[in-house]
Amino acid sequence: MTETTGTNPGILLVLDGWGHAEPGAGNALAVAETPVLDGIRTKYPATLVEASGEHVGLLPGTVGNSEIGHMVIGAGRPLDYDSVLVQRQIDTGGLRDNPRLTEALDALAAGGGALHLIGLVSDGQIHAHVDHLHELLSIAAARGVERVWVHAVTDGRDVADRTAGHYLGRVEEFFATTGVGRLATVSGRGYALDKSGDLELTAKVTQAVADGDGALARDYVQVLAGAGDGDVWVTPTVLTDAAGEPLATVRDGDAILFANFRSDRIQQLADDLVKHLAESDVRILSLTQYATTADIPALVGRADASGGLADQLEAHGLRSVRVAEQEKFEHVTYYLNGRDERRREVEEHVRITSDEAPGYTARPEMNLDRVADAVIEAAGRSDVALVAANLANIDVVGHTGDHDATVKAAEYTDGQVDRILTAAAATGRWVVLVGDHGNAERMSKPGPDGTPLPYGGHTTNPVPAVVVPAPGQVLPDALRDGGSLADIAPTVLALLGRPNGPAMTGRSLL
Ligand SMILES: O=C(O)[C@@H](CO)OP(=O)(O)O
Ligand SMILES: [Mn+2]
Ligand SMILES: [Mn+2]
Repeated sequence: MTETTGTNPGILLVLDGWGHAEPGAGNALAVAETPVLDGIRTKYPATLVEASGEHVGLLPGTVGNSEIGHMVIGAGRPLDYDSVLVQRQIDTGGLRDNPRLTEALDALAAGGGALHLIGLVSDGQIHAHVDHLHELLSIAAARGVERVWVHAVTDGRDVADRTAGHYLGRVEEFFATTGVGRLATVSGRGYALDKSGDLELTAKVTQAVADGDGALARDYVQVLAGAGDGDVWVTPTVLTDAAGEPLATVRDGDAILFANFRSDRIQQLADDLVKHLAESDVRILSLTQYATTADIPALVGRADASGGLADQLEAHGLRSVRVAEQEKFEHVTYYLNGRDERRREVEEHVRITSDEAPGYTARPEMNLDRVADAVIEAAGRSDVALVAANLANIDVVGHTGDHDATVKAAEYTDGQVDRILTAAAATGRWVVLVGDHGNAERMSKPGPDGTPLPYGGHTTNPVPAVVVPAPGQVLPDALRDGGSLADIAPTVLALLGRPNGPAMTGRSLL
């Protein structure tokens, strides 16, 4: 039996991509009619908290993202994110001397094997950074590896769409300056970074990379000329030599290195490639630690994220129910729990899936009604101290770069939040609402030549944080200013009448 104590139980709603900016061009959240979300920000204790850059453990000026956002919300402190740890290893020379890397490269140099680098090619800094590829190329060159193939994944989501040519051009420059490397395949992230479990998409990339099997093109310019659906959906394409034969396939004695630092989207491909190459003699490494089924050795370790909200709830025997759609399910479970795979006894996880094709612009409602249903059901249980849910629409639809669809997503979210707030009041629960990073409050951005382009990526804007009190619950009039996502777990624990975890440096906003 879990207890809910004399203090009120509650609900934590992470509104994905709910950033704050003044009304203006491209601010879909300001345009959307959201009386509930607007109303609670004036009626109840509210503030803005930082969700990007050094405030959460990213490099200064870096946009927030769901992984670090949910990790910091859970951990109650900023955490050095994997991108920062990689950069530190580059800056200190640690990566260059990394024994796993040098050993793999020396074996390639001695045996004539090729290195295959697979990664997202952009500087969006959510999943990868093209400069990390540069460093890996230069290390490979320095260790005498002669054949390095880059299997590029085009972005168009963390950076403006149709900028893949710019980034692939940069990669070609890296080949020239390091003296090593050549593009072998080009695939859109819609295929290579699928995380819906659609293995048919993944298989197209696996076959192109491993077997040189797929659409063919002479060079990336030809690939992009045919990319009618934008950078995300570039058909996995194999580049060919003068005779029209694939430039590269993965052979015995080769090595593969995944260069994305963020794991959640690349791991489906990583697992698929490991399986595909199970009978081959190919060494496989990743830049950071992935949560793959296969055990893939990593070059750079992770920050310790233990001692967060989940550990505190467990220590106090407080039951929580986590709810999210497929897209964000790991974020309210695995990442909120500090990347701890352990399923705690006091936790229940509800994953909302759907057979319908995503079609985010056509169906900006997604399956949020079912998320709300599950939240409301859990809220009605007296053994549940905390319901924690991710409402994904504002971010996921925002990523399409479609302003009008994003307005609809925000308006639909408003209605579902209203349902949840009504249920919270009926069940004596307070509700904390917070964004995990900005997105929909900025839907356009100047392109490389300065003209505004639709932008579906994240932002460095602060995010709203609001506490809607339980009926009769007395709270301060305002929330403390100057906070960050690191203060959310302490706030939740304070509302539950529990102390901070010893590892938390965040402070309650109350
Ligand atoms: O969809 C994703 O993978 C990223 C953007 O690349 O968004 P989020 O961090 O919100 O999951
Ligand atoms: Mn997010
Ligand atoms: Mn996002």
